[in-house]
Amino acid sequence: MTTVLDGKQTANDLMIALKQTVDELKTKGVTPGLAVILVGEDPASAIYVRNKHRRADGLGIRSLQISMPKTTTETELLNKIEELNEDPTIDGILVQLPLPADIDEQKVIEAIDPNKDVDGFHPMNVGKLWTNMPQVVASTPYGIMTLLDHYHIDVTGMNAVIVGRSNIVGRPMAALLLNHSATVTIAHSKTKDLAKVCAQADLLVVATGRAEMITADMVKPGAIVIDVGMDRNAEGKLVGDVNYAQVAPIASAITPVPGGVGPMTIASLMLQTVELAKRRVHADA
Ligand SMILES: Nc1nc(=O)c2c([nH]1)NC[C@@H]1CN(c3ccc(C(=O)N[C@@H](CCC(=O)O)C(=O)O)cc3)C=[N+]21
Repeated sequence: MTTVLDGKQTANDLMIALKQTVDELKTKGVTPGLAVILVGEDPASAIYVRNKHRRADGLGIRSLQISMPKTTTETELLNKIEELNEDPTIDGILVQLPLPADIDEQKVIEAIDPNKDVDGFHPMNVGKLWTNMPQVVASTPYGIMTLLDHYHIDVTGMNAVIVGRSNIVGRPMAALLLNHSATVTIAHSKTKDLAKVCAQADLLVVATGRAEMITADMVKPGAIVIDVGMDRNAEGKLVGDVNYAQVAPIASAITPVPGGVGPMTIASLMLQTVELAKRRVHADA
């Protein structure tokens, strides 16, 4: 029998507990504050940002949505970040990616105070993760680890294969799995004989953005399969990077799309915003 790793339900469970933490913080005079900056009007980004605000509202986290026009200059964006860096009521700052092409993403990421970098994209937080002293960790990989933990899946000694080497998913996922004592391979678009590499995996994490590219022949029977994809197939339906119909029957556990990794990403963002806000209590004590 295949276990469906239900990210939606798991996220809901985690948020019930987190609501209590937020309530307690409030009695100590701290309301966690999250600022989400959206530049331009990418429709997919707008949906994600709306989901984040809905979650924050449900928890009693103060969420500031800052929508800037697509004509925003790099300097204007950097000034906004500086303002939020200095705002003591803001614990977490997230700049929704991708940014318009004429804005230097790396420069923007590095402008965020690393102590407010709730995405964990700042080089300081990346370095801390890779030295196994994590502070804030990219939400998607963090959410995946939390989901595995929720289902009592211990990755120690597992052969983990990640397909995709992005800064926001593949690389931080590799670091987290390594920190948890998995044997880690990062495969990508230039990997030779990808099917063979994937078929070695006890744990397969796929983040390529290529609809349904992982087929049954690429998966070892009994493997755990994590699908980070949010793609549209030929019929315009939301699908993952994994061909679910083919792969689910042979996997021991698999995440659905939607309802798998996506809700866990948002839950992680909320968890880490609250963690950052806790430091304000200690600072004031
Ligand atoms: N600075 C930054 N931080 C991010 O964390 C970030 C980002 N930029 N850019 C884009 C990606 C993507 N992302 C998702 C979040 C939630 C869902 C999500 O909630 N998905 C739901 C449903 C979505 C739907 O129905 O369309 C699900 O999978 O069940 C998906 C994707 C965060 N990202």
